Amino acid sequence: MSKNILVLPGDGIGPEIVTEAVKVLNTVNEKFNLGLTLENGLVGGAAYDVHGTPLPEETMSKARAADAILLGAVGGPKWDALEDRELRPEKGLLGLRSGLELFGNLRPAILYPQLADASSLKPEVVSGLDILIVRELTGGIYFGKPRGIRVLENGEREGYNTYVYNESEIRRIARVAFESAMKRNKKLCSVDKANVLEVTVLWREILIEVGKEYPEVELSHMYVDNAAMQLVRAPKQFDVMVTGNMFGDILSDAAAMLTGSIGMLPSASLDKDNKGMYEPCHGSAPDIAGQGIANPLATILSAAMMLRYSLNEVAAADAIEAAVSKVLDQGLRTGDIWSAGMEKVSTEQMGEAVVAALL
Ligand SMILES: NC(=O)c1ccc[n+]([C@@H]2O[C@H](COP(=O)([O-])OP(=O)(O)OC[C@H]3O[C@@H](n4cnc5c(N)ncnc54)[C@H](O)[C@@H]3O)[C@@H](O)[C@H]2O)c1
Ligand SMILES: CC(C)[C@H](C(=O)O)[C@@H](O)C(=O)O
Ligand SMILES: [Mg+2]
Repeated sequence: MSKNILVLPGDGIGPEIVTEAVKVLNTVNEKFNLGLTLENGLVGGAAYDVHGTPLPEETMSKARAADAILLGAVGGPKWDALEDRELRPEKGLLGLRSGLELFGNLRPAILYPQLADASSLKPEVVSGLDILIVRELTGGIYFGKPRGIRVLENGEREGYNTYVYNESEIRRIARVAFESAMKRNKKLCSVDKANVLEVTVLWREILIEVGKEYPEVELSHMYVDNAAMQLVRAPKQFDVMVTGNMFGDILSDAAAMLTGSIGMLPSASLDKDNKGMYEPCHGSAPDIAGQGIANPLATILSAAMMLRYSLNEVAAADAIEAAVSKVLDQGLRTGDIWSAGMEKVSTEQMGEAVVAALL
């Protein structure tokens, strides 16, 4: 049966890295006879430029109909000055996440042993690192209402957002985290700010409650400030971490550097039935866009996650991950993961090397 993939390259380096991931997908499609059909769509600034909105209805309906979505990145200085905040590229991405109820965001931070030199930390602190950050993606302060910028009686402006989670939102992401922990090392650290924020007092209570259904999983709790510090001090103490939308955004970028580069961190954003959108954790990198030097591996590894989680094509996913490891063995490095003695390659050369490693 044919499976339909919606490809949304987006902005900045998005089209460059997605081009390489699509080559990889086409290669496994043929090699493993997967029956994938790829279709392109517009999101973010690219969609705004054509349709005047970052999330056209056409994209939303294609996304609803697709079996899975592969996205590059959105945003960039060209659209940062848009006065109507609802029209900014990032709103297109947030609209996809909330419209499709992709509440479960998996961000695995894995250090490939070949990249030990590229990590920000000493080899003995990071070698063998394999953490999964489970981030709640459709709630919290990103979506809480009321929000906005208002003018006070004294004429001063005030910006405000609302950090809110209800029990069912916490319970469903807690289940994703416990289920992930069950498949791994049965160790889960929930990150909150329960010493200050009531919303996370409730978060902690619900985590403990759901934890009773998973007695084999060792549940711990950590305040987010300490978690940020512990991630860069001794990251291997963690296995699965679960946290809310904003803390997860920040902690996953920090975890990315432990793996050598944000260009190495893939992600899956899943709904309750494991239908999902797959994208690198990084952004559109305007500072290097158009130069052909971005690292496409996070996007290629996101495509592998797509095959694993939404399409149930485990052999093809394994093959992509093995091919990535092989090109790193060959000493090929984009600039962000380059170290002395390695061969510096372009985005396209990296993508083609992964394709060659698959053949
Ligand atoms: N999922 C997304 O679409 C997403 C994620 C984060 C940021 N953004 C948007 O992207 C724009 C730029 O944001 P930013 O600069 O804060 O974050 P960014 O992740 O785009 O870039 C941060 C730094 O990492 C580097 N980098 C990122 N990806 C890389 C890759 N694949 N290879 C090599 N280097 C890479 C960039 O060159 C830059 O120096 C903003 O408009 C932001 O809103 C989008
Ligand atoms: C672009 C932005 C809305 C997004 C987020 O904050 O979730 C990004 O930083 C990410 O990590 O996917
Ligand atoms: Mg982010």
